[in-house]
Amino acid sequence: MTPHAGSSLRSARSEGPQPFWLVSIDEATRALASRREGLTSAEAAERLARDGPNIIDTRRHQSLIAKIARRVAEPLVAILLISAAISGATGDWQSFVVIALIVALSIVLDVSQEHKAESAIAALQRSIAITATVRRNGVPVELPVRDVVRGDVVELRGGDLVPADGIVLASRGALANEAILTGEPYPVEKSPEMSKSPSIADASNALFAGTTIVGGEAVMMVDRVGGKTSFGAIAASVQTREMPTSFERGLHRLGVLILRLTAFLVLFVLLTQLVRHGLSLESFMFAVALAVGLTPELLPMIMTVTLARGAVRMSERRVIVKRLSAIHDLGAMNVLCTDKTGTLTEAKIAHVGNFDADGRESERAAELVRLNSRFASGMRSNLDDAILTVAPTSIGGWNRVDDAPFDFERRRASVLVARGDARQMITKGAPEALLSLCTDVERSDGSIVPLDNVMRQNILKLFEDKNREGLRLLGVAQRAMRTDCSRIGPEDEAALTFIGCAAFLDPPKASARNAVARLVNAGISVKIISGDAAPVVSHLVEMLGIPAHGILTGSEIDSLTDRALADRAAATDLFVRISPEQKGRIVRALRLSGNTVGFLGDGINDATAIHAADVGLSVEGGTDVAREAADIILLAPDLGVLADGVFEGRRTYANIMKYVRMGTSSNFGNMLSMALASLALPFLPLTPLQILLNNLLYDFSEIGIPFDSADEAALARPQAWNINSVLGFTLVMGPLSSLFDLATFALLELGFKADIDVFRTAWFIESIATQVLVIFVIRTAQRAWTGRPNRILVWTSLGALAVALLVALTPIGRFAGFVPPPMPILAAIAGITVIYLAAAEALKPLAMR
Ligand SMILES: Nc1ncnc2c1ncn2[C@@H]1O[C@H](COP(=O)(O)OP(=O)(O)OP(=O)(O)O)[C@@H](O)[C@H]1O
Ligand SMILES: [Mg+2]
Repeated sequence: MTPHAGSSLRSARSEGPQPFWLVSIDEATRALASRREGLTSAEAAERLARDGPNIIDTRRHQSLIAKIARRVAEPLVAILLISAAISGATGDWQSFVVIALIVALSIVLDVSQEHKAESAIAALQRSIAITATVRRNGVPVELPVRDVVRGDVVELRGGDLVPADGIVLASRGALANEAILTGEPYPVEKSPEMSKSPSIADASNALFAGTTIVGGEAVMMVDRVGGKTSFGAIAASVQTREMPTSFERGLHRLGVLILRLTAFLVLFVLLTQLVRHGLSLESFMFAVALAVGLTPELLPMIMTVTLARGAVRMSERRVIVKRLSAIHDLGAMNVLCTDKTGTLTEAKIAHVGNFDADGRESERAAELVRLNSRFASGMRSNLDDAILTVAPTSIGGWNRVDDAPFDFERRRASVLVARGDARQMITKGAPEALLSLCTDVERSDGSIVPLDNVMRQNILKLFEDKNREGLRLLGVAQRAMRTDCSRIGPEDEAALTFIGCAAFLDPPKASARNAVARLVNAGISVKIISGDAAPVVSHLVEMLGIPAHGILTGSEIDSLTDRALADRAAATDLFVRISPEQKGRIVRALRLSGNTVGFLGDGINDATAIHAADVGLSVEGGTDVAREAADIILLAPDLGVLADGVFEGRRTYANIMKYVRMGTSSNFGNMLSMALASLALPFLPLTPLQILLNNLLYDFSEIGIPFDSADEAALARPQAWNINSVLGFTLVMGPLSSLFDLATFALLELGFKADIDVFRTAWFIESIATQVLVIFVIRTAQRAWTGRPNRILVWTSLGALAVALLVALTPIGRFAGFVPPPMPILAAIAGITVIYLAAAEALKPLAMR
């Protein structure tokens, strides 16, 4: 369950549980039998056992037995078993037992594979579970969110996800985004002051599970967990389904298509039987067995297994998939947007100096920057961390009075500080924008002069020169405030006196150049979307030797319509001074022009874009918000890791296409043949039991597909789902396999005049041999003999064939009515199979076009 699925929940929103926030902190603490220092481990363990884990489980977890039961109860299987039992009761019990056994084997094969896949996925997801900082035994510890219990005291800061519902014990400018519950897109401030309103929207002293802290810090005491939270109540009342991706929709459509065809053909078979022989239990069972064998009910399992296998392989390359179908999207991605810090740079930011308006080294600028960082509540960025590690903060007798926290639209933060009677506001932020708020300048000699146009130009030039050296800058300015001033807001950021800048270095990441080249070679265009200034980004790109064309700034983007932006964005590789909303807009614009877009980012400011992308990507060390919004998490912030993941994604997709091709061509061909045969023959071409056996062996032969390698060509370009190519393939290969089936019929009936049992045995062998062996033809678009199939695939395929031959040609097969055909027939079948494979190989280029 992901909180952002909540946008679809809003409409179904009920008033939710009783408001728990209409109490004082003392009352709540008493009621929850807790304290400010939090619970002890023993208390927490007891509560965890009592209330259960803090999870909102909307997906029903099915036990193994339930899964098996569900499959046995599937209408087709049930009908088949019942009719077999009836026929058993009137004749031989043997065939009922064998049918039941084969059905059981198929189900075990299906369920065990799916179960294994699901546990592998669950293990992966646990490895990237989001944690919360909880006070236990008086000290803050990191715990998985599921272990949070009532009465726990949780510490939260900007970027964190609120793990449960609770009341605010303390706040330093905490801002929460509660859009998921209230629909209100702007963050709301949280404080411990008791609220009087029972409405969630006005509960300023409460924090809610699934919402995010976008700035500031808060301490909360948990009052509700899991399904009892407001979010849980909503989630439980609505079936939450994420929007299916184009890939899932495509597969679903294909499934429906096959299902319709099957239904049509099975009815056709039934009808012809009815007309020709009157309806017998056996021909009814034949039709049902045919339906069981041909329905794509295995498709979902196969997808899960193949995708899970891909996910496990990707995890070995340090890419963790949260949403399985994102594997396909990753393989189909042709545009990657990334932020700068951490992916293209080392994110080892160093505060390397400070200068004033004249470009001279300035201790005064350093001091003000430090004061601002020290006292600013709200989000602390890595720039702040760099500032505060250089020198232990000497606060010089200044005290914090108030502040206007940082946000990504303003790109600055202000603090109001006091010393004695003096009050001043210190503002630091993106320098060009800051300068435009300034009316005066403090020179090196301490004099303050009005900021005229010439000086403004000179200072802007100074910024640009420093930026070009690769320095990131934060400007700092100051304003004297009235003695009685006790609150400030963004509106006070005007008529400032410019003091200077702090300069930072964030070394470029050496591996980035190579990684970008690999992505570009793989057909992915890489775009950099940064909140930073143009020269910094250009300089970095030059340093790394990344080819990049075009540059757009946030303010330019604001004046473009969505359509115009889509056009411009396609030709632009660098986006600078971009706000979080604009990041999302760029991603949507790129998608609008038909691209499959990935976005990689780690900050609060990236979450919107991560969510808007086809493939949301974040990194292990990113903020909760970014990781929660992402579909895929990189365990290392490195584009090289991503490139590895892309290739695995494409390989997985290529293997899924092998199933789809196998299923649609040979299965489809088979159906057609069966239908035609039952029209032409005076007897059933296969017994129901033989059909099921055929189906089981065929399923088994496919187990090896997820392990197979993919063509170089399939890895080299983005691979997107395309139903037309699937249909085209089916229309060529399906009739081809039918043609050979019919040739077999004709040969057996007219040429050899085989009796019923020999006919069936021979056809069983032909059917299995052609169906199974054709994988070696269609697994690659190249000539079949150029690449080497994976060993496991060879084993499962040849193994299935060997078992089929064993059953058909030895006395073992008597239970299923097999009678070994004479040598000439076997030779003829071998010949037909070889010619079929050769024909498939010859027609493959046409079918795969
Ligand atoms: N703590 C801060 N105080 C004041 N201003 C800040 C602070 N942190 C960032 N800024 C300003 O906001 C701008 C945007 O922030 P930031 O660089 O984190 O955005 P971003 O889009 O994540 O960039 P990147 O591509 O480098 O990851 C910065 O360039 C800087 O000017
Ligand atoms: Mg960033």
